[in-house]
Amino acid sequence: MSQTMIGVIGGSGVYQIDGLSGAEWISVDSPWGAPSDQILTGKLEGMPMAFLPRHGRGHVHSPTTVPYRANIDALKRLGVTDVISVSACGSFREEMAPGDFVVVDQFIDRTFAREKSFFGTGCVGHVSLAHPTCPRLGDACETAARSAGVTVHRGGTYLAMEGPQFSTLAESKMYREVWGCDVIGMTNMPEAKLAREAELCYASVAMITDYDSWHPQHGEVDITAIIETLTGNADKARALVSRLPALLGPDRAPCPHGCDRALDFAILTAPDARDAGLVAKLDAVAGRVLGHG
Ligand SMILES: CSC[C@H]1O[C@H](OP(=O)(O)O)[C@H](O)[C@@H]1O
Ligand SMILES: Nc1ncnc2[nH]cnc12
Repeated sequence: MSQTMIGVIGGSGVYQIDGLSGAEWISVDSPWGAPSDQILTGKLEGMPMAFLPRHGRGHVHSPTTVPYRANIDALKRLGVTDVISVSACGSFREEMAPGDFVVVDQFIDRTFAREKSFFGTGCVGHVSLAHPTCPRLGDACETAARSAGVTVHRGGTYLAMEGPQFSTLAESKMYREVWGCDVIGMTNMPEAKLAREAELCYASVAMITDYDSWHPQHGEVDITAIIETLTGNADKARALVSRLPALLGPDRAPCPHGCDRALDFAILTAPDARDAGLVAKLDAVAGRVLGHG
């Protein structure tokens, strides 16, 4: 049995969380570069928690330049066991309205200009991503959102686009009508892939800000309207997070879905063929299976 430590990655509009006892912004060194910002650490309802603003305070990083590997590595290095990602998203469904939350469970990755894996030449690893989010953590997010009075939808496919421009009308219609996606954003990939490689349970809460461009009554995406909705969403996100410690509990049994054992059979490179430099960089992410002390 390990101790639960929640890591929250805050998206657009969510640059801090309140109510942590012993709150302190700390710098975490990662062999994968500098994380997006310092990480806010402290305790919430007695449970250790780490909060990282994905774009940095002041919204410095674009979706393309967010240092996804450093962020996940830094959270793992701090002892985080469960990652909750909260993200501003457009909606492809009439019933998923601005202000609602969606506990996403699938992704289609259309990003193309990002580093997507901790593994590579000299240490090749392949994890399963059929179920990229953790249902146990999704349950907690759904329950927390409901008890915070938020309209929440369980399950949905998130289209991850490169950005930073929003989609064309043709793309928006294709994602909705042909690909059957439910929400769209620019950041959950490769974040979810990297969390799986790092054996972290990962849940994604999409905070709906707009109807992208497909909706005949809502016209095209408007950043001013998005920002207005974001402000209300951020308060709801903080209300959700504050309920998670009681729902997850301090003692953490192994994940029933195997997120925390994703690397058991993933690494193919023979021990004597491994690149020592890469293996050293993997100390936090894959130390459990690579034999780091
Ligand atoms: C604020 S509009 C576009 C911006 O918002 C989303 O960010 P995040 O996923 O970090 O909440 C979206 O992915 C874009 O980066
Ligand atoms: N319509 C949209 N497309 C991509 N990312 C978004 N984030 C918020 N709304 C979005």
